[in-house]
Amino acid sequence: MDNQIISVKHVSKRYATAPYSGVNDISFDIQAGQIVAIIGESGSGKSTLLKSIFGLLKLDSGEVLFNGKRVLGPDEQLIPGHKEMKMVTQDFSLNIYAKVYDNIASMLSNTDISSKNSKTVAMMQHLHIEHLRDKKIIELSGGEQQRVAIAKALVSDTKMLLLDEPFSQVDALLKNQLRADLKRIASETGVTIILVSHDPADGLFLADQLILLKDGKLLQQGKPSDIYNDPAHIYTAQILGNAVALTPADAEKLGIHANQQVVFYPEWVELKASWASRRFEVKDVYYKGFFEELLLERNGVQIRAIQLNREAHKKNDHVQANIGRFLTFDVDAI
Ligand SMILES: Nc1ncnc2c1ncn2[C@@H]1O[C@H](COP(=O)(O)OP(=O)(O)OP(=O)(O)O)[C@@H](O)[C@H]1O
Repeated sequence: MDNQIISVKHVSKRYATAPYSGVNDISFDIQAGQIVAIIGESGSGKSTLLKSIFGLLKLDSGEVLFNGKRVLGPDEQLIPGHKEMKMVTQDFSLNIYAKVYDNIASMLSNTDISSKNSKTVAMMQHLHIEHLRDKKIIELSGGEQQRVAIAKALVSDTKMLLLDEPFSQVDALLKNQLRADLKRIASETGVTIILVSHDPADGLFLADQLILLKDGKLLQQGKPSDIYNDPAHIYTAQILGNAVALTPADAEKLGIHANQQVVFYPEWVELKASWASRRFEVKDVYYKGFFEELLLERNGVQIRAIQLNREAHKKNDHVQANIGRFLTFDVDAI
């Protein structure tokens, strides 16, 4: 494609200490200006992949191209990492005794002081940290430090930002704000962002492209809505949407005749009063804020459903549930 900024080609990296660790034969492309989220459980290889893209690891095989040129490994250059990319790791790499303003401004040259000042101030405004300008890093919360680290990475007209667990230090409210800020900054500045997260919601909310890793392998990639609605694996549906998976025998007990595994998201289950033949007992109710998740059981088979109208059905009630839509997978599919 024309606007391709990164091309990951058959990248494999195994760690000597653990023969099955690292990443295995990963390939994908990233278009300039995209936000890409690398999602997966702990140990699935997310950080390894991010470090490989940045040039911090000596690859076993494969290569990463940045604007068509191979990214050099740590053994091929004096300072590991790529000059045109910025990586924000979980330790932020800030000067903790210096002020917020000085940390960010330190990335810019002194040849034009007034431009240095205006760029630093603009970036602090982008990240909502102007009010912290004269505070030392050591005086900031983890979430505030995270914003400073992102501002510092972006201020020198960075084209490519790599973020390792950017929301790990922030509470739910700030997390939503920071996600929205990153989305806005990407669209305003055209910066390409690759972020690594163990929380699929980050990818679903933010990303133009999701890369889902499992055990070091790329399981599925694509637009979040495409992957969510048409998961290629049961695991994908489970990790993205907490899907219910039933064996053919269990599905049969609920009146679904399929010789395959039956998979559905809790929100695909319709709760209504009219289907007399679909009686389930409410075994438990999980409070989720603006909605509830119901654990339902019928003929010894448990499923989950979403209840927006809170407390409409309570524990031990009997409800009519219809699995309005479901996907089927081969019996041995993962
Ligand atoms: N330097 C290393 N030496 C040996 N094994 C490593 C090293 N770094 C990572 N690993 C192993 O490689 C696998 C992938 O690790 P990686 O850090 O890439 O996963 P991750 O998905 O980022 O995990 P987390 O979400 O917990 O950070 C894990 O099994 C890990 O233990």
